[in-house]
Amino acid sequence: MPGLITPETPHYVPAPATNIELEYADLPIIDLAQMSTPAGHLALAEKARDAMTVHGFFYVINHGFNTAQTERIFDIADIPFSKVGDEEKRTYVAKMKETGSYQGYKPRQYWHIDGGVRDQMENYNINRDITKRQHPEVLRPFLPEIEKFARHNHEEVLHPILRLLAVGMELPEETFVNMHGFSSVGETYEEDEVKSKNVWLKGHTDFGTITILYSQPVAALQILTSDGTWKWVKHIENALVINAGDALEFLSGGFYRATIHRVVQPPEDQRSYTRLGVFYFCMTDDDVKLAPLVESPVLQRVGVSRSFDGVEPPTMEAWRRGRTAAYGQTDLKPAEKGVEEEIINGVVVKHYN
Ligand SMILES: O=C(O)CCC(=O)C(=O)O
Ligand SMILES: [Fe+2]
Repeated sequence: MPGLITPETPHYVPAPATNIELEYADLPIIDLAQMSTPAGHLALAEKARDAMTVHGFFYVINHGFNTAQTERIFDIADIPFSKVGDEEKRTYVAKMKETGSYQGYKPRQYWHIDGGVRDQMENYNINRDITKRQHPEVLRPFLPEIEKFARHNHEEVLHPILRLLAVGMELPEETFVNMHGFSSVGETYEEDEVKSKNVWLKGHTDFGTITILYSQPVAALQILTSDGTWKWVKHIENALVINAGDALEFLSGGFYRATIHRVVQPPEDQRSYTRLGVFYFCMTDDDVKLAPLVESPVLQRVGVSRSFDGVEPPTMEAWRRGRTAAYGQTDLKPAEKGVEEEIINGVVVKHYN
């Protein structure tokens, strides 16, 4: 009942679905409601394991937020862009390059995409500890809801997924959960993002463990499939799009894939709309060393395929700071055709055009 919701905020109306036929990736759906029985739990763990080893992406449904709650989150997510003036925005700009930390606004054109072209995305990032920074005045009445939202993502979405993925490696169920404390020192954050015009994000991996993306209707996200082709990610109403990042790939010795994805221009009929995104980017606690969990019987059977040969594995803190500060700033070196490289903590990070 919208009348009972305080504080009130205008309703964000998302773009209509596209009518253009696109080639979509065939991603599995993990129904968290099935976790309530032991048999369901085991079946889901197998499904999540296969999804993360084959695609690096899956959907989650029955995540505990109904459509109205999710719509409310998008309404709140729009506030930092539509209700805050340019001058106030400038006082909350994130200092990624200087600090390697990502809190506050990332203005449009902060990142260099390619050949002198800069990005057209505006982001607002909030640490899961909402008290770490001041927020624009109009957002302050919503902070209790934002904090609840962070906790919901952490405990009702991230932790169940991490339990499934630990079981998938035959590790104790709490192995990954224990590395992702809500109150630990670290930088899991919620991001609201608006994109417009046509310069988006080139192929990349996310650098944390798990990314939770609230599905929205403007088609633009594509993943690089194992056959080398780009496929679109289809919007599913009130579903979450989940993907693995570098840190999970490192911890799992390459068993779970940090799949390369990019954001391209939407189909013709959606190009005049802005695209509002809501994300929860998850990382381990800062002090976790991103070395393969070689005690996993699965890893002992299949072998470690991704490790830091000859280089000391970085901590989550070192990895996130290195990648946050470098993103869109450094001069990339052309490697193979269509791929550029940079070195972070002694590890090659590839960017795909
Ligand atoms: O906007 C999207 O759909 C994905 C964005 C993304 O990949 C990112 O922010 O890391
Ligand atoms: Fe991403």
